[in-house]
Amino acid sequence: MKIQVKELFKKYKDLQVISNLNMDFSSDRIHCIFGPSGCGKTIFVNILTGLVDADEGWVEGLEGKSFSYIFQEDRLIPWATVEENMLFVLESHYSKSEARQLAGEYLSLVNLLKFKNSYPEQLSGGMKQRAAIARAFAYGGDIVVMDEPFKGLDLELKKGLMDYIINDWNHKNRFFFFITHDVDEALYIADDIHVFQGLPLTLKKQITIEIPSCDRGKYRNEMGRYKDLLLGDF
Ligand SMILES: Nc1ncnc2c1ncn2[C@@H]1O[C@H](COP(=O)(O)OP(=O)(O)OP(=O)(O)O)[C@@H](O)[C@H]1O
Repeated sequence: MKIQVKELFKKYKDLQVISNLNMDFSSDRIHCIFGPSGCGKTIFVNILTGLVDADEGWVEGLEGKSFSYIFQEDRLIPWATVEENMLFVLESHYSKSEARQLAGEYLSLVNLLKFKNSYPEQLSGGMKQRAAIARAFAYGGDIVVMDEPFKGLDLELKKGLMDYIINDWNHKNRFFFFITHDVDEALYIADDIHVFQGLPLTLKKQITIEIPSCDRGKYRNEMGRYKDLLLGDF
Protein backbone atom coordinates (compact mmCIF):
# COMPACT_ATOMS: atom_id res chain seq x y z
CA MET A 1 0.00 0.00 0.00
CA LYS A 2 1.11 3.55 -0.67
CA ILE A 3 0.41 7.10 0.42
CA GLN A 4 1.20 9.55 -2.34
CA VAL A 5 1.68 13.27 -2.01
CA LYS A 6 1.09 15.24 -5.20
CA GLU A 7 2.05 18.79 -6.11
CA LEU A 8 1.74 20.12 -2.58
CA PHE A 9 1.95 23.85 -1.83
CA LYS A 10 1.56 25.64 1.51
CA LYS A 11 2.13 29.28 2.41
CA TYR A 12 1.70 31.35 5.59
CA LYS A 13 1.44 35.00 4.52
CA ASP A 14 4.76 35.57 2.71
CA LEU A 15 6.37 32.38 3.99
CA GLN A 16 6.36 29.65 1.35
CA VAL A 17 6.68 26.57 3.56
CA ILE A 18 6.04 23.93 0.88
CA SER A 19 6.37 24.39 -2.86
CA ASN A 20 5.46 21.62 -5.30
CA LEU A 21 6.40 18.64 -3.16
CA ASN A 22 5.78 15.14 -4.57
CA MET A 23 6.49 11.98 -2.57
CA ASP A 24 5.50 8.32 -2.15
CA PHE A 25 5.49 6.39 1.12
CA SER A 26 5.08 2.59 1.41
CA SER A 27 3.34 0.85 4.29
CA ASP A 28 5.13 -1.52 6.70
CA ARG A 29 8.07 0.82 6.96
CA ILE A 30 9.16 3.41 9.47
CA HIS A 31 9.58 6.66 7.58
CA CYS A 32 11.76 9.15 9.33
CA ILE A 33 11.07 12.76 8.39
CA PHE A 34 14.46 14.25 9.11
CA GLY A 35 15.60 17.84 8.88
CA PRO A 36 16.64 20.94 10.80
CA SER A 37 14.33 22.78 13.17
CA GLY A 38 11.83 25.00 11.41
CA CYS A 39 12.24 23.43 7.94
CA GLY A 40 8.56 22.47 7.73
CA LYS A 41 8.47 18.83 8.90
CA THR A 42 5.46 19.20 11.19
CA ILE A 43 3.42 21.14 8.67
CA PHE A 44 4.20 18.60 5.98
CA VAL A 45 3.10 15.64 8.11
CA ASN A 46 0.02 17.53 9.30
CA ILE A 47 -0.98 18.06 5.67
CA LEU A 48 -0.12 14.46 4.83
CA THR A 49 -2.51 13.23 7.51
CA GLY A 50 -5.27 15.76 6.88
CA LEU A 51 -4.84 17.87 10.05
CA VAL A 52 -3.91 20.96 8.04
CA ASP A 53 -5.21 21.91 4.58
CA ALA A 54 -2.78 22.42 1.73
CA ASP A 55 -3.17 25.51 -0.47
CA GLU A 56 -2.76 23.30 -3.52
CA GLY A 57 -2.11 19.63 -4.17
CA TRP A 58 -3.55 16.46 -2.72
CA VAL A 59 -2.75 13.24 -0.87
CA GLU A 60 -3.84 9.79 -2.10
CA GLY A 61 -4.19 6.64 -0.03
CA LEU A 62 -5.80 7.92 3.16
CA GLU A 63 -9.31 6.61 2.48
CA GLY A 64 -10.78 4.64 5.38
CA LYS A 65 -7.59 4.87 7.46
CA SER A 66 -7.46 5.58 11.19
CA PHE A 67 -4.75 7.75 12.73
CA SER A 68 -2.70 7.70 15.92
CA TYR A 69 -0.77 10.86 16.78
CA ILE A 70 1.90 11.63 19.27
CA PHE A 71 2.48 15.36 19.14
CA GLN A 72 5.42 17.36 20.48
CA GLU A 73 3.16 18.43 23.32
CA ASP A 74 1.16 15.79 25.21
CA ARG A 75 -2.38 17.10 24.46
CA LEU A 76 -3.91 15.34 27.46
CA ILE A 77 -7.31 16.47 28.70
CA PRO A 78 -6.48 18.33 31.96
CA TRP A 79 -9.68 17.49 33.84
CA ALA A 80 -9.41 13.73 33.20
CA THR A 81 -7.12 11.22 34.89
CA VAL A 82 -4.43 9.42 32.93
CA GLU A 83 -6.62 6.35 32.57
CA GLU A 84 -9.68 8.41 31.58
CA ASN A 85 -7.59 10.16 28.94
CA MET A 86 -6.92 6.76 27.43
CA LEU A 87 -10.49 5.51 27.76
CA PHE A 88 -11.93 8.53 25.94
CA VAL A 89 -9.98 7.52 22.86
CA LEU A 90 -10.17 3.75 23.24
CA GLU A 91 -13.90 3.47 23.94
CA SER A 92 -14.64 4.87 20.48
CA HIS A 93 -13.13 1.67 19.05
CA TYR A 94 -13.27 -1.01 21.74
CA SER A 95 -15.75 -2.29 24.32
CA LYS A 96 -15.43 -0.82 27.82
CA SER A 97 -13.70 -3.91 29.20
CA GLU A 98 -11.28 -4.17 26.23
CA ALA A 99 -10.52 -0.47 26.56
CA ARG A 100 -9.71 -0.87 30.27
CA GLN A 101 -7.50 -3.84 29.59
CA LEU A 102 -5.64 -2.05 26.80
CA ALA A 103 -5.19 1.05 28.96
CA GLY A 104 -3.62 -1.05 31.72
CA GLU A 105 -1.37 -2.92 29.29
CA TYR A 106 0.02 0.20 27.65
CA LEU A 107 0.36 2.22 30.84
CA SER A 108 2.52 -0.66 32.11
CA LEU A 109 4.61 -0.47 28.94
CA VAL A 110 5.49 3.16 29.70
CA ASN A 111 5.89 2.52 33.47
CA LEU A 112 2.90 4.64 34.39
CA LEU A 113 0.35 2.18 35.73
CA LYS A 114 0.80 3.45 39.29
CA PHE A 115 -0.27 6.90 38.11
CA LYS A 116 -3.42 5.89 36.23
CA ASN A 117 -5.61 7.86 38.66
CA SER A 118 -3.42 10.97 38.58
CA TYR A 119 -4.38 14.14 36.72
CA PRO A 120 -1.99 15.59 34.12
CA GLU A 121 -1.08 18.54 36.37
CA GLN A 122 0.25 16.03 38.94
CA LEU A 123 2.72 14.56 36.42
CA SER A 124 6.12 15.71 35.17
CA GLY A 125 6.56 16.67 31.50
CA GLY A 126 8.12 13.30 30.66
CA MET A 127 5.33 11.41 32.47
CA LYS A 128 2.67 13.31 30.53
CA GLN A 129 4.45 12.47 27.30
CA ARG A 130 4.53 8.81 28.32
CA ALA A 131 0.77 8.91 28.90
CA ALA A 132 0.28 10.38 25.43
CA ILE A 133 2.50 7.66 23.94
CA ALA A 134 0.54 4.93 25.77
CA ARG A 135 -2.73 6.39 24.46
CA ALA A 136 -1.51 6.39 20.85
CA PHE A 137 0.03 2.91 21.07
CA ALA A 138 -3.10 1.44 22.64
CA TYR A 139 -5.30 2.94 19.93
CA GLY A 140 -2.97 1.61 17.21
CA GLY A 141 -4.14 3.40 14.03
CA ASP A 142 -3.35 2.48 10.42
CA ILE A 143 -1.28 5.64 10.13
CA VAL A 144 0.94 6.55 13.05
CA VAL A 145 2.48 9.98 13.34
CA MET A 146 5.08 10.68 15.99
CA ASP A 147 6.43 14.22 16.12
CA GLU A 148 9.60 14.16 18.25
CA PRO A 149 7.86 11.87 20.71
CA PHE A 150 10.77 11.06 23.00
CA LYS A 151 11.65 14.55 24.19
CA GLY A 152 12.01 14.52 27.97
CA LEU A 153 12.27 10.73 28.29
CA ASP A 154 15.27 9.01 29.86
CA LEU A 155 17.49 6.94 27.60
CA GLU A 156 16.39 3.55 28.90
CA LEU A 157 12.69 4.22 28.41
CA LYS A 158 13.31 5.80 25.02
CA LYS A 159 15.24 2.73 23.87
CA GLY A 160 12.54 0.43 25.25
CA LEU A 161 9.83 2.27 23.33
CA MET A 162 11.85 2.33 20.13
CA ASP A 163 12.45 -1.44 20.47
CA TYR A 164 8.73 -1.93 21.00
CA ILE A 165 7.96 -0.01 17.81
CA ILE A 166 10.58 -1.89 15.80
CA ASN A 167 9.66 -5.37 17.03
CA ASP A 168 5.95 -5.31 17.78
CA TRP A 169 4.38 -2.45 16.04
CA ASN A 170 5.76 -1.91 12.59
CA HIS A 171 3.56 -4.27 10.62
CA LYS A 172 -0.07 -4.95 9.63
CA ASN A 173 -0.10 -2.53 6.68
CA ARG A 174 0.74 0.33 8.96
CA PHE A 175 2.27 3.62 7.82
CA PHE A 176 4.66 5.05 10.31
CA PHE A 177 5.92 8.64 10.23
CA PHE A 178 8.53 9.58 12.75
CA ILE A 179 9.66 13.20 12.82
CA THR A 180 13.02 13.98 14.36
CA HIS A 181 16.21 15.98 14.02
CA ASP A 182 18.07 13.51 16.22
CA VAL A 183 20.53 11.51 14.09
CA ASP A 184 20.81 8.60 16.53
CA GLU A 185 17.04 8.20 16.88
CA ALA A 186 16.66 8.25 13.10
CA LEU A 187 19.35 5.62 12.59
CA TYR A 188 18.01 3.41 15.35
CA ILE A 189 14.41 3.27 14.24
CA ALA A 190 13.98 4.16 10.57
CA ASP A 191 13.73 2.03 7.47
CA ASP A 192 13.69 5.07 5.21
CA ILE A 193 15.15 8.41 6.18
CA HIS A 194 13.80 11.31 4.14
CA VAL A 195 16.26 14.16 4.56
CA PHE A 196 14.72 17.60 4.13
CA GLN A 197 15.93 21.16 4.07
CA GLY A 198 13.84 24.32 4.16
CA LEU A 199 12.33 26.71 3.34
CA PRO A 200 10.45 25.84 1.19
CA LEU A 201 10.61 22.26 2.38
CA THR A 202 12.74 20.35 -0.15
CA LEU A 203 13.74 16.70 -0.19
CA LYS A 204 17.56 16.57 -0.25
CA LYS A 205 18.01 12.82 -0.26
CA GLN A 206 16.41 9.55 0.76
CA ILE A 207 18.40 6.94 2.61
CA THR A 208 17.11 3.40 2.86
CA ILE A 209 18.76 1.48 5.64
CA GLU A 210 19.29 -2.08 4.44
CA ILE A 211 20.08 -3.53 7.87
CA PRO A 212 16.92 -4.62 9.72
CA SER A 213 16.41 -2.32 12.68
CA CYS A 214 16.42 -5.24 15.13
CA ASP A 215 20.01 -6.09 14.03
CA ARG A 216 21.49 -2.61 14.00
CA GLY A 217 23.46 -2.98 17.21
CA LYS A 218 25.44 -5.79 15.55
CA TYR A 219 26.61 -3.73 12.60
CA ARG A 220 28.25 -0.71 14.18
CA ASN A 221 30.65 -0.05 11.30
CA GLU A 222 27.93 -0.22 8.69
CA MET A 223 25.71 2.03 10.76
CA GLY A 224 28.59 4.51 10.97
CA ARG A 225 28.51 4.75 7.18
CA TYR A 226 24.82 5.69 7.29
CA LYS A 227 25.60 8.22 9.99
CA ASP A 228 28.27 9.86 7.80
CA LEU A 229 25.75 9.96 4.98
CA LEU A 230 23.24 11.75 7.22
CA LEU A 231 25.68 14.09 8.96
CA GLY A 232 27.08 15.11 5.58
CA ASP A 233 23.99 17.26 5.29
CA PHE A 234 24.49 19.31 8.44
N1 LIG B 1 0.27 28.45 11.87
C1 LIG B 1 1.38 29.03 11.38
N2 LIG B 1 1.37 30.31 10.96
C2 LIG B 1 2.48 30.88 10.43
N3 LIG B 1 3.68 30.26 10.29
C3 LIG B 1 3.75 28.98 10.70
C4 LIG B 1 2.61 28.30 11.27
N4 LIG B 1 3.00 27.04 11.60
C5 LIG B 1 4.32 26.96 11.26
N5 LIG B 1 4.76 28.10 10.72
C6 LIG B 1 6.12 28.35 10.22
O1 LIG B 1 6.42 27.35 9.26
C7 LIG B 1 7.78 26.92 9.38
C8 LIG B 1 7.86 25.41 9.53
O2 LIG B 1 7.28 25.01 10.78
P1 LIG B 1 7.25 23.51 11.28
O3 LIG B 1 6.61 23.49 12.62
O4 LIG B 1 6.66 22.63 10.24
O5 LIG B 1 8.82 23.19 11.40
P2 LIG B 1 9.55 21.87 11.93
O6 LIG B 1 10.52 21.46 10.87
O7 LIG B 1 8.54 20.86 12.35
O8 LIG B 1 10.33 22.45 13.19
P3 LIG B 1 10.75 21.77 14.61
O9 LIG B 1 11.71 20.66 14.27
O10 LIG B 1 11.41 22.90 15.31
O11 LIG B 1 9.49 21.30 15.26
C9 LIG B 1 8.37 27.70 10.55
O12 LIG B 1 9.12 28.78 10.01
C10 LIG B 1 7.17 28.21 11.31
O13 LIG B 1 7.45 29.46 11.90
